[in-house]
Amino acid sequence: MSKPVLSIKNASLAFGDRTLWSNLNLEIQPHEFIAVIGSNGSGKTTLLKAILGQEKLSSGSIEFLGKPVARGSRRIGYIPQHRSIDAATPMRAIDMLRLGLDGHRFGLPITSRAANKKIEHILGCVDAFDLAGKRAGELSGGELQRLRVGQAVIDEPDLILADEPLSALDLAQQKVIADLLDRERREHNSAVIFVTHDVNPILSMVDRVLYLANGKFKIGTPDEVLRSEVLSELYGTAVDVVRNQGRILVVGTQDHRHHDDEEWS
Ligand SMILES: Nc1ncnc2c1ncn2[C@@H]1O[C@H](COP(=O)(O)OP(=O)(O)OP(=O)(O)O)[C@@H](O)[C@H]1O
Repeated sequence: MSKPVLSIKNASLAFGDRTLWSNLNLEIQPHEFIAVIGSNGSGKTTLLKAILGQEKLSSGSIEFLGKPVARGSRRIGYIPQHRSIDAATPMRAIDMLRLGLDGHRFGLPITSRAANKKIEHILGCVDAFDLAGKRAGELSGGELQRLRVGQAVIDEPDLILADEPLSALDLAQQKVIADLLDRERREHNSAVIFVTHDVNPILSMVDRVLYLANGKFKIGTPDEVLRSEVLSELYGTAVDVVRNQGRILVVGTQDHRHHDDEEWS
């Protein structure tokens, strides 16, 4: 087995007397695709922030590429939870991608031919040639999200953290974003940690699920974790996991968003 990209050991995080998760142990290998699922407020975003070195653990440790995590690692690509952009911002789509290359540096932006080549390549990957000169505030939610993914992956990170990157997107755009991240990890061997409320759009890509609820968690393959008995135990109440035509529906919690056009026949 290769060296883990991320190594979380006995990690606990509490705010005041509220423990989000405790004794979390998780080693993530290059190329692994991990889905993080769980109730609102169960600590999914906080876990990503701890990995980014922005939130301090109450106990335990997190190592990225064998070193304790620290803020500002350029080897981690981060797609934060969806936020709208100020319509008046002068930043153009192409500037967003450039930021992914030199956002960690002070001083002059990179203008080398190599950087321009990378930007050109990523514009193609995220199907954004036509958007390059547009102001970020003019972009649709799906267009903006494609560029955010481009910004996060342009420097070929070893780890991609994606915080609900599919929220507010229609099914076609969800597939575009999920496929982009999957291609990125295949081409560059990046590991992916993908926070989501609905595992279905990424089910074919997911190697393991980390399911958080009620201060507890379960880790395993989707088949091991997404089961009625496992989730009922985690939630402490009856939860049904129903499978239909390769899709998974969790019934009995308020955690899973489904769209009307996803109704099962
Ligand atoms: N810095 C902080 N200080 C105190 N409480 C915090 C802090 N950051 C987050 N929390 C609380 O920790 C809990 C977990 O927040 P987090 O954003 O990680 O949840 P989440 O699982 O990502 O939720 P959602 O699915 O709603 O996005 C929430 O109750 C939140 O209010």
